[in-house]
Amino acid sequence: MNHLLRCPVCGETFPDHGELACPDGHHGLLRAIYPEKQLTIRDEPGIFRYADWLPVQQVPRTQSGPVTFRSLEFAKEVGLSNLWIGFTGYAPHRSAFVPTCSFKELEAWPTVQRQKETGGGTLVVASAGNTGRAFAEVAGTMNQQVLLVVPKRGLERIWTSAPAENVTLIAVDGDYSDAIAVADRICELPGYIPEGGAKNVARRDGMGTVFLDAAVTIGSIPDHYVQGVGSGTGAIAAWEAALRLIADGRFGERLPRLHLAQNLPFIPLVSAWQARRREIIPEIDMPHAEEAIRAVNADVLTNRKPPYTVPGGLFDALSACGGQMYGITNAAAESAGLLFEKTEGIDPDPAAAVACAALLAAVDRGEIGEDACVLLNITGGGYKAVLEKYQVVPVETIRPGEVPACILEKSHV
Ligand SMILES: Cc1ncc(COP(=O)(O)O)c(C=O)c1O
Repeated sequence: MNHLLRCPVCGETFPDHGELACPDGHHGLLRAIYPEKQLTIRDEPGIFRYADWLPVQQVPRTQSGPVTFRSLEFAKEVGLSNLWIGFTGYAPHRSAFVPTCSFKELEAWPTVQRQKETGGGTLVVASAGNTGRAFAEVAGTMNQQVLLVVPKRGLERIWTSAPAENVTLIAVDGDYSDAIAVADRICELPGYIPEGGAKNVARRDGMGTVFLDAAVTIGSIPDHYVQGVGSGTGAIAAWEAALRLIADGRFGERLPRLHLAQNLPFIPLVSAWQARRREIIPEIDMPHAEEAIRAVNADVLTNRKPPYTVPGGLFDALSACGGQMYGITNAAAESAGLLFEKTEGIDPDPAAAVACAALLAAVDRGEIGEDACVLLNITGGGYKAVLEKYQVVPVETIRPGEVPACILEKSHV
């Protein structure tokens, strides 16, 4: 590997052997340090155009990647003159060919490649649905063993565009946090490797390509960045990408202001940030969590243990740019999502619809001025178009009789 990893706490740098944490035990998100300070765009059809700033050596070929386009019709409805859409999903009219329809596929490509380059084993992924689908697709294409742990509510989202032989799917009772707990226990077994979530530099830098693609297309770092967040990893990734672009020297000197949204009534990040508190206090920030999670439409935005407090995490990202957070009702998200679909011809994921509503709220409250340069991250969408193109294949859940005894002991299948 040409890049290094740096611990945000002790500042030590070291070669990347697939670490998810500082070898000296410090608690913080490692960051990849790339030798190329200026970004050179490679001649690749998808995400690996940005391989200079991805923690991989080899570059698998894929069409999957982010696209950026200027919005005219939706922008007019919102009242903005310089609105750009960063889109990850399936929309041939925008040259967007991500078959699993969300930016989670941008995490999966470099994560699977880095895993192959640094050790192998079975990658264990806990998911509310979209991440699992992305990893199933990429693992199938790249011949990587993956074990997915998904709450029963998310099962119908686990499909691939072609049969995936090397994917094992376990369904658990409860929500995303319960899936994480089961996955953590399975990772205590030899040969099962945690993909690491926000701690994995490949996941963050993969998602950061949305921001890179936008800055390259626009020609500068946008003034504002808008996204629906669950863990906040995508937003941390945008912040880190902006820091690299500032160091590059050709895209401007100012961080974008982050405008991040969650789906009411489950809004722990909104609640903690509005109090400018570094800690999430469950009784204050997510009372009646289970009930609240059941009530949201965008359940991929429900994460009870987001990387918010950790050094290099979301609190630091919001603090660095004077960020803003929004709580969005199901009704507001639905109507903003329909407006986006009507004007841009792409059906957004419910999480992206939350971002559309947050943009409307930010403009309404005067947080974003009408001539500002704005990047709206449509983190998923194009499900209708993908179903016209592919006969998608549901991934079968493993039957209890087929679950290896060692896993059974560790899980609640
Ligand atoms: C479509 C979509 N948008 C947004 C998010 C939130 O991303 P993050 O957990 O990085 O905040 C997710 C998470 O799964 C997602 O699937």
